[in-house]
Amino acid sequence: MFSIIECRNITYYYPLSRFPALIDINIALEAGKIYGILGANGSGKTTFCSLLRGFVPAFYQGTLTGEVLLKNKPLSDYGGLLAKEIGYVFQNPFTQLSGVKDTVFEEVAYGLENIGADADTIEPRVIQAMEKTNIKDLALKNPLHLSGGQLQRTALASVLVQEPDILILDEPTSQLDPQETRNVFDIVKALKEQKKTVIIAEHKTDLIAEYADEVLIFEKGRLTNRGNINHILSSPDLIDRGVLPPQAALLSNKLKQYGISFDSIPITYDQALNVINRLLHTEKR
Ligand SMILES: Nc1ncnc2c1ncn2[C@@H]1O[C@H](COP(=O)(O)OP(=O)(O)OP(=O)(O)O)[C@@H](O)[C@H]1O
Repeated sequence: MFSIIECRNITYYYPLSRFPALIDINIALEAGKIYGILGANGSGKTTFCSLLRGFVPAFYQGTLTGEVLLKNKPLSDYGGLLAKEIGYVFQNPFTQLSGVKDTVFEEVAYGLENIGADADTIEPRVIQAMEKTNIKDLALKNPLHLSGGQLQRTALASVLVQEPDILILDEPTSQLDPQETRNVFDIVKALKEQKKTVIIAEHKTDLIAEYADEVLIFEKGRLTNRGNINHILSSPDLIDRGVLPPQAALLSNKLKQYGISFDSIPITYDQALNVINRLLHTEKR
């Protein structure tokens, strides 16, 4: 196992806060996996994402103990080069706008210019990122005139274009319709095929169940659970911990109460179909 990013003994207080937003976080994330970050509002998902990207404490200030290592080196050693290694899509896509570009095309190209990409490669890379995120028809629009969903897709394109090894996406689909939401998750899946590491904070547990390799559950600043996604997402107590269980698990746990037994509780639509098929076949025999 190759740990690409690791948190050691992290506790963090925002400035003037009496309560820590992150408490005693120890975790090593492996390269090439998709991690789903789940938890109730205010549980620490965004703070954890900001920590991994170095915004905590560099931008937010506050008091941090412990350390974050990226490829075995402290995050602070990377300085401005961190943007090349880790792409970050903010929960509020407006935050992502440079504020200095007049068109969506220029906005997507901006990050590439900043990391000193070869001028000949900029245009094809921007076009490719815009195609993936379905924003090609917005190329000449002013970024300030976009809808929330268009802005969110532009923010994602500006990060994808830089092709970082790690992508952190903080609720990247909060303003997207179902089809665009699915498209974002398909992009995430394709990134995994390219051996990228994706860390995605989301409330849409059904999609996390389908696409993630592992989940991390946050509760009041603590990382209370990580690991096998089927095991964690099928747990009946998930809802008490601020996470809506996947529909398949909700239904199956209910059926269990009526005496229907399962070898394992399904967490995705396909797993549920398989279970129902098996149950029907057993019934017929
Ligand atoms: N800039 C800030 N200054 C002070 N406290 C903050 C700041 N940002 C977040 N917090 C506090 O830190 C805790 C964790 O917040 P965080 O935004 O990480 O939660 P979250 O799990 O991402 O929530 P949500 O699902 O609502 O996005 C909360 O108690 C919140 O009030």
